[in-house]
Amino acid sequence: MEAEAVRVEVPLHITGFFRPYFSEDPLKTGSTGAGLVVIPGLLCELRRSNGYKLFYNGVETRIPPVEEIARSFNMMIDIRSNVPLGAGYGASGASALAVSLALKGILGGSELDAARRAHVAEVKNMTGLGDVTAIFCGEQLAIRTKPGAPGVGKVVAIRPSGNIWIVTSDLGVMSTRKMLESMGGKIEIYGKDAMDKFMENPSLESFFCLSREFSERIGFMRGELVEKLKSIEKNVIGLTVKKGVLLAAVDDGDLSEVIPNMRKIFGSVHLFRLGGMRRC
Ligand SMILES: Nc1ncnc2c1ncn2[C@@H]1O[C@H](COP(=O)(O)OP(=O)(O)O)[C@@H](O)[C@H]1O
Ligand SMILES: CC(C)(COP(=O)(O)O)[C@@H](O)C(=O)O
Repeated sequence: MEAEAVRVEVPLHITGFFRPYFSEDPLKTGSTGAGLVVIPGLLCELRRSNGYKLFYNGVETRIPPVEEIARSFNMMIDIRSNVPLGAGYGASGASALAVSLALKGILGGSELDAARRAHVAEVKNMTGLGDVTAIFCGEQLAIRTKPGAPGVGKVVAIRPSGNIWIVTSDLGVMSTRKMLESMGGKIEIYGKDAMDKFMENPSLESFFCLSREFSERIGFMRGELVEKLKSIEKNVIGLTVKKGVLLAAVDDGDLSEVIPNMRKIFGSVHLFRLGGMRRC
């Protein structure tokens, strides 16, 4: 590795609905479903050090899939992002992908090999199923039509028209493992239903409509939260909740109404554009 720092930036991915697929082969394990690939994502900087150390937004942190890839190297890894870990932005998958790509010079192989390494680390640690493939192979509204690692799974992308912003608020944190263990049965049934309906008429509008139905059915969105969302609903193209992320698609003309409203009700607001890497 060069003496200089290596920097890699990757988008984030927020799933709207998904259906898990498990196999003994981690490359075949993954999910189908649809999600938004958004920028700015996270920025990872790697530099030589006298041991393995990882900082997430300046705080020394453990991210198991990143450790899996990088712990045997004497590296200082500095990851910066506007979003928290564990909320549902696919930050673990994005971190693993960024670190794996940044280590490509040492580990060898192609970008696709690096992306597969990140997918396998995610699956082994149960921190994600489809995030790495959606980020690396997809863009914008990314539809995972076949589960699996980059190059094994398939991703189709839609580029919605219009001047659209993705606006999010952080509602809390839930680990992916806990979500899959406690809600796995419902996710399986309602994820399949959402995907089947979505493929009949895929669009940004139907993505939000079906994601919201999925979210209500599996229990991300309920009671008091549904009440709080009423004052935002009229100014958005669609909204849903994934784990601890409230996400809404907002037309440019409605942004000045929605941002202060979401900030007032939920405290935090992040602004994104649809983007992506589209590498396979
Ligand atoms: N403060 C933190 N909050 C949540 N997760 C954290 C934190 N610090 C480290 N982590 C690790 O980050 C990873 C988050 O992965 P995951 O639960 O899949 O969430 P996401 O990919 O949505 O950010 C987990 O491996 C978790 O152990
Ligand atoms: C939903 C999830 C299984 C986890 O996503 P996150 O909570 O962001 O780690 C994702 O990887 C997917 O397959 O869609």
